[in-house]
Amino acid sequence: MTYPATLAEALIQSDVLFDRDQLNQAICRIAADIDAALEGERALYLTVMHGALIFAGELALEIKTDIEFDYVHATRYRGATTGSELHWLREPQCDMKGRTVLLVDDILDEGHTLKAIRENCLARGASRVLIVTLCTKIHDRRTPGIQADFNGVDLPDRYVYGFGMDYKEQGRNLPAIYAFK
Ligand SMILES: O=P(O)(O)OC[C@H]1O[C@H](OP(=O)(O)OP(=O)(O)O)[C@H](O)[C@@H]1O
Ligand code: HPA
Repeated sequence: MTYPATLAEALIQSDVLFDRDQLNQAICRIAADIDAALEGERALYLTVMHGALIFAGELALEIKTDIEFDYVHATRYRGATTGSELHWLREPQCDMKGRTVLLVDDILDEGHTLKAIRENCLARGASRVLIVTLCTKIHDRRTPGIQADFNGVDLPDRYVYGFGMDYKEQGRNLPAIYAFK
């Protein structure tokens, strides 16, 4: 398909898949599940910038267990609608040896991003890496061996944006998930 240049045109060609209330309900459910899984352990909460910014902030406010914050910046879409190789812009700074890492991202799509970051965390000595995503796209292009431990909502195989996710670096602060029709 031909994607338009502007967010205004994109919105005309899109519909809302999940609104803010639906996403907040999913976030509260994930937070309760994470609290149960941590059993009081203080985990490292590793946010993948930029897409996870909004989800990670909302989720952190719902998690009752104390967590330590760090972030990575790795990108392979760079404002495009298809991914290429992963570019690391910021590596984690915290010592993660022997610790549980909550690896928090907005979307699990083909899975290359989270697979690479999980491997990086394990190479740094993390004892376990729990993958936490707001949404997972359902298709058969997923790289083998990667799935979310905690996921908010499943998505059809359409380009999505909003709630942190970008359309050509636009629309990240829309309070819902939109998809092209
Ligand atoms: O499962 P994958 O196919 O690897 O795609 C998922 C990744 O793509 C997006 O990041 P992007 O590279 O667009 O960077 P951004 O977070 O700055 O938008 C998203 O935030 C995930 O990190
Ligand atoms: O559908 C998507 N939208 C926004 N960012 C993404 N990163 C991977 N897939 C997507």
